[in-house]
Amino acid sequence: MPHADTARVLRLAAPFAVAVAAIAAGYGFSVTLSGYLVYLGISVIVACIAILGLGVVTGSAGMIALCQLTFAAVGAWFVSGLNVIGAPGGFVAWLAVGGVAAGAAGILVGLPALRLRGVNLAVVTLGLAAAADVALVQVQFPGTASGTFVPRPGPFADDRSYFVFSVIVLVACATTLYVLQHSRWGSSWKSVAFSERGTAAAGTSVPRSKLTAFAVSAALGGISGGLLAGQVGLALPASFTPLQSLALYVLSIMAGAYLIDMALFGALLWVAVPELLKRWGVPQDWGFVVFGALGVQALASGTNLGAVIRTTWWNRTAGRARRQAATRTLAAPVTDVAAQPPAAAPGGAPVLEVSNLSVSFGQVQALRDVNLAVPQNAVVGLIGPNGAGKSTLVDVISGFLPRAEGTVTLDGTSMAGLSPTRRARLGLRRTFQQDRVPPGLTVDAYVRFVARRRLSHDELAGTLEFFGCPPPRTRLSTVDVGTRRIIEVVGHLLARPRVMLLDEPAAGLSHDEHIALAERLRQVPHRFGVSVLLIEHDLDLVRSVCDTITVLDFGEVLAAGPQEEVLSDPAVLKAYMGETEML
Ligand SMILES: Nc1ncnc2c1ncn2[C@@H]1O[C@H](COP(=O)(O)OP(=O)(O)OP(=O)(O)O)[C@@H](O)[C@H]1O
Repeated sequence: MPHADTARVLRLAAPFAVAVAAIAAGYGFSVTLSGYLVYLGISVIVACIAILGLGVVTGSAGMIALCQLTFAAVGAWFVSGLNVIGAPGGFVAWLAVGGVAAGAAGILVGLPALRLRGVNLAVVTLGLAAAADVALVQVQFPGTASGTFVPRPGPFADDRSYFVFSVIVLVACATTLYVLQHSRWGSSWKSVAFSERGTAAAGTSVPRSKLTAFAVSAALGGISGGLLAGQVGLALPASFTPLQSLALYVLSIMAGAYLIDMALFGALLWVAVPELLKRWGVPQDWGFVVFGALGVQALASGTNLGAVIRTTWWNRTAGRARRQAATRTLAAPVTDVAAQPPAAAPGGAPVLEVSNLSVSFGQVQALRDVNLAVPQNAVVGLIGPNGAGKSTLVDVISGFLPRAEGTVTLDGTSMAGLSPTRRARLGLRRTFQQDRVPPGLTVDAYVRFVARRRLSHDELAGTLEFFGCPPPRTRLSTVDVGTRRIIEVVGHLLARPRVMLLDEPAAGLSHDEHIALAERLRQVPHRFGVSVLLIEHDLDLVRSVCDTITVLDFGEVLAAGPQEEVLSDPAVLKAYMGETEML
């Protein structure tokens, strides 16, 4: 087997090997630890599953959710209720039902998150936790009044074997989560946390990304609650208070709970801190103060323990990788990799057509009656002084600014009323002036996420090499912003769109990198069969790439046509370069 294939198989097998090792270690602990420590171990696992869920919604998707133990209560409630009514399937089936029910509750709670952010979302979720707490105290869990205990699953009735059962549940949850984190869902969570616009531009639904994060997070919460019901027999509202939800959130932030091992570390703290306080004769409620202090430290430093450990590790290994790949940079000469059959010469019916576009922001008329066409396989330049309306035009074309007059058509089809996500899926892609590339992903995961189609390793690696980008396994957090923006271009090009709108792709690049980028962009229609609208300030770049140019000034088209004609137009020189340059 070739070396690369062996490495890939090992990478794929590693999580499953870790899962088997974890179950073996769990069994080892169950037979060697004291009975008391085994019982505490079950509590650690219950907390770990809840924190893993928090890691999805807060750590990966970047939303504040302060009601994780409410979802745990939903899981515990279903397990208790199904036990009371004697539902078939036994504990394992009830646990699964509890997880699904909590996941559904998570979607309901996630709906406000589609509109709310930050503090507002925190208030809503904490309010929900408080309301659920009051309701639980009133109605109590099923079986409380009659003293109907939840039976543990048959072969796992005593604490030691229930600990092993809990380890198996944790391993199943963690493995599923690992697979999800490395799927499109996982990429969409990290992308939406970093930039909702960047996510929509990649053709991924922002609402769906947020709701899947809430659903998975809440389902894990529900499973942890169901497991707790099996541990204690009779679940009590005191285990699911808003204050505990808040403390669990703080702990997950502090530990970096989107990382599976750090969720386990957070859970160890969750159980060990109150336990140690009890042993030292200090009231256990002081544990919340300890968690609060750790959370303040994490929020103030803007990082978390897991990230610090990982970054230190990656910096060491990335340093090595950088030295190895020192010859591959954006300024490197263009290599002839992954050559495509040449596309037809520019011309024919326009792929993208903009007619009579007008936009105003209050008194400011950002665009007035703008007309523009991008022919098939052409690179059209769009230039103009600061504030001329270039970004506004890109926003309107890509659907991010819906309140505009006029029409935008792609291959003759009107884009009216279509969201940015829909336009991206139809083949109208754009990049941004600002960095919208989520640093939490690898180059490989990001490019595949943006491309939205199956890519062979050769196609992906070859295109990255063509653009002088780092190799696929590089972490984006170790890549500078200028290079990240070129990787963004690569991702969108590999989606094989009809048109690419490139909003100042050369910003942040050196002179040599500008020249190399120009050479690559010239080849884009030929190699990828994609038409390009290039928005740039750098006239040298535009001159060397674009055959035709449109000039905007004060929101109006000042000139449009072949490059030489437009760039020698006195009105353009006056508006764009300043009068002194005409002299
Ligand atoms: N959200 C907004 N609210 C109010 N005015 C806006 C808004 N966005 C843009 N404008 C105004 O619209 C005009 C066009 O701005 P736009 O950002 O499109 O120009 P630009 O050509 O892209 O500039 P730059 O080259 O600096 O990016 C400017 O006068 C700007 O102040």
